[in-house]
Amino acid sequence: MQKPDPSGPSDLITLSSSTASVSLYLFGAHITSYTVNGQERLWMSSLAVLDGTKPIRGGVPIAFPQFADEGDLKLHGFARESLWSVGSLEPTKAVLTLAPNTASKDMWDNEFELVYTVELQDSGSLLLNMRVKNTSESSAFSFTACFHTYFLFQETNTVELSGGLGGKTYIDKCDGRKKKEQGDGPIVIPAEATRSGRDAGKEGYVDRIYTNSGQSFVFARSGVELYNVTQSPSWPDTTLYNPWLGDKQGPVIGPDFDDDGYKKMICLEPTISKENAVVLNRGEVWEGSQTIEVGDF
Ligand SMILES: O=P(O)(O)OC[C@H]1O[C@H](O)[C@H](O)[C@@H](O)[C@@H]1O
Repeated sequence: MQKPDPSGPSDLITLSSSTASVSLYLFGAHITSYTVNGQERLWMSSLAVLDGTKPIRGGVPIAFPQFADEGDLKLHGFARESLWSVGSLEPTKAVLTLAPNTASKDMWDNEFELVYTVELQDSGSLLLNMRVKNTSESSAFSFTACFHTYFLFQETNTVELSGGLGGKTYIDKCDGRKKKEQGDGPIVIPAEATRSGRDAGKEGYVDRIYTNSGQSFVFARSGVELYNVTQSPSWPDTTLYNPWLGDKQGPVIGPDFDDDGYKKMICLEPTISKENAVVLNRGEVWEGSQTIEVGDF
């Protein structure tokens, strides 16, 4: 492990196989890079703060025990701002763990154990898996969560997303959480952007929770596959997010988002929204994964 930023509080783990590599901070168990054949595949803001004073912008943030603002806790909960521990480390696989700490207890007083496994598979694809256990002697808890994966593209404009969101109902967070129906055709981000609600008067913004979504998704350009993404059925929902020009530098998104970042990223997030919050009784376990297989860039 190396310390990339001397002022930072956390170490960086690097995994590598013959074709792929991953960089992962203990701060937030946050993946900041995934390359295949030397090509980066995750978007990172050049303005991301890596010193542990705020969540890292880009890569794969983990939201737990609250997805977004869907509860009383801080946006996306505490997991992305906690220092995780190394459970085990192999050249192509890291297992990180998180148990209650002072900050988490202040926010959410429950007994839990998180185990996050990041693994480069033989094919070069990336497997992310989180396991949540209720370690309490007596009480149940409920949680919401997501892997907030920022996929990198040459140009968001030309990308078509098809698969598990087609024909599904979504909550449009840019339009007063109205429930809307997605058509069956591929989704092109700028064409879908909502020009009302929180970004009224600005260029488009996409922030949608597809409840009870499918599990397989393909990002393509002119019929050529760029990413093949799957999520386990234990994630009931999927979030689609691109702030476009909508207040990306305002109070909602913050100053750590590159000016042109929206042109290069789309978040496709396996999600447990509050509509489908998971309840774990004493000793029970929930487990969810996302797998990313890359094609052309
Ligand atoms: O700016 P962040 O705290 O990283 O959150 C970024 C975004 O995460 C999710 O995609 C939510 O649906 C959005 O409403 C939120 O704005």
